[in-house]
Amino acid sequence: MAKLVELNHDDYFVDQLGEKAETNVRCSYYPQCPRPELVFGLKPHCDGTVLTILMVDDNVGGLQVLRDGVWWDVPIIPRTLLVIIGDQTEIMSNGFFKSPVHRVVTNAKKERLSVALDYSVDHEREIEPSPQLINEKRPALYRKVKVKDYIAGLYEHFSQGTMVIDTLQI
Ligand SMILES: O=C(O)CCC(=O)C(=O)O
Ligand SMILES: [Fe+2]
Repeated sequence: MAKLVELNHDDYFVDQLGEKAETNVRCSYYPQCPRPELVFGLKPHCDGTVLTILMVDDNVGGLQVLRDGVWWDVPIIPRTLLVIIGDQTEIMSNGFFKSPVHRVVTNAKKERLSVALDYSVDHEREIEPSPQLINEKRPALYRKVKVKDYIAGLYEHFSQGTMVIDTLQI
């Protein structure tokens, strides 16, 4: 990833993780829902992580991603892991990598399972756009933030349906 944005340090993002980087697993069970038009499995959000690695159900779709105001179904590709870029990578890459807004819709006939493995920078560290990705043409898009504060904001914003990354925009 560092190579893609032409950072001269290949391990830049890995090195930002710090000694106490966190890994969390989230197993989600979405029961069948008689009124899918009324109930989300998981409401729209961005992952507040560096990366999320997602193992989605091979038989039931439901994950959707927002692009240009349109919700797109993420196709099921059996035995495939999906990588979702998280907010922490969007911030550190100064917006070169985007953390997509996504959601899960429910299914009237079938239940669904997913397992998400997410990686976060050490909560005691601060993150900010890499100085190498800031210049006159592209100034810093996000303010520096302590990861612990960012994560705390995530839950608050999720409950209100807003995006915490928007509060850091310069
Ligand atoms: O269940 C899914 O496919 C997505 C789960 C998800 O977005 C999450 O756990 O953050
Ligand atoms: Fe997510």
